[in-house]
Amino acid sequence: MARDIGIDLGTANVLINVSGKGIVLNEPSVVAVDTDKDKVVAVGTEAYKMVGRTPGNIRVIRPLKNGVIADFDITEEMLSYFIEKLNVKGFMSKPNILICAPTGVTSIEQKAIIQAAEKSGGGRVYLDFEPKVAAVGAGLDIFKPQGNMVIDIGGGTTDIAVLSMGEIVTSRSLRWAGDKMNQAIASYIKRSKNLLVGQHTAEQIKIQLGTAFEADPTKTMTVRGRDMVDGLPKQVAINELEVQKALEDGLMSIVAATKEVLEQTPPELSADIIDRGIMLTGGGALLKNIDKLITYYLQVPVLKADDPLEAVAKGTGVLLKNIENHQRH
Ligand SMILES: Nc1ncnc2c1ncn2[C@@H]1O[C@H](COP(=O)(O)OP(=O)(O)OP(=O)(O)O)[C@@H](O)[C@H]1O
Repeated sequence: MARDIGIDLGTANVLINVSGKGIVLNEPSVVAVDTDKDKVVAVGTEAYKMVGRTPGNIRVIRPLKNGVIADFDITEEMLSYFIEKLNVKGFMSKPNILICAPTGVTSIEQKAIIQAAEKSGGGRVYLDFEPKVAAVGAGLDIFKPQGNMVIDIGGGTTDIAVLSMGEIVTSRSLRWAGDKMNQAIASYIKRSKNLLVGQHTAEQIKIQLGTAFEADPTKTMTVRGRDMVDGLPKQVAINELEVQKALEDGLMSIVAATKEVLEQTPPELSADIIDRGIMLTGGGALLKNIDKLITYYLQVPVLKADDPLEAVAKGTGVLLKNIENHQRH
């Protein structure tokens, strides 16, 4: 049986979906480089474990940042490494590959990504963008003449789009998403508690205690970091309301951008969106009460996808079934 491959090349995570097998790879988009030897020493999960813990000659790089490719050569090496892990060359026939890239990728980068996949043993290589693929993965039938709205909150970008008949009708892309949430939490703790915390710690706080709406100040957790005054390790408590405050400005920018997209949407499609609601995908959809926040300000029903982190990878699986109808890039 011919196997096709769908790749979610995200700024935070890379997921690979093989037809007939499902999601076979899910690793952080991180690469560790030995700067003395100019050599990649670890990719994905292995490299992620090194974040904030490396000696001077090892640099841990996120080659995709803010929804764009920050370091193209390293992105190419990472992509090739993951595809080679699948042993595509051992497949019976060359697989079709559908790569889903962040919205900010330039056309030159698109070509280079496609070439990297072809070099790693792919047959026909196609490229598509979030949030269309995320909408499909969340179970929306975007190919009918009806309005569907999706907000995909990833690591680097929040993509907001209204889709109909398989195409994006109106959209906005914001460079405020999961990474910026972590930064907002770290700077709040620095400002209010004189404590420096790393990005991993900030992400843990977001996942365990993060909320977008209706925070409960009695819910707390202990945070460890380095005291800014005496430089010593210290621990402090933080509560849910404080995390909500840290995230407030950024979350309101998502609400405002969503409102703008709705304002630009043709009225027939707006009517569909009121009936069908807005679908949230991407890891940011897991933030507690983010659906309630958007409903509160925009008065539109909001749904969270079942597995928001897997929506794009699942969507590639659906689109690959009809890949021949896809435009070849
Ligand atoms: N429970 C959670 N609550 C809030 N955020 C979460 C949770 N779990 C994961 N995330 C965040 O989701 C983000 C990753 O989401 P996802 O894998 O969809 O992004 P991506 O597709 O790699 O990025 P992009 O769409 O920008 O290319 C990370 O910032 C991560 O911290």
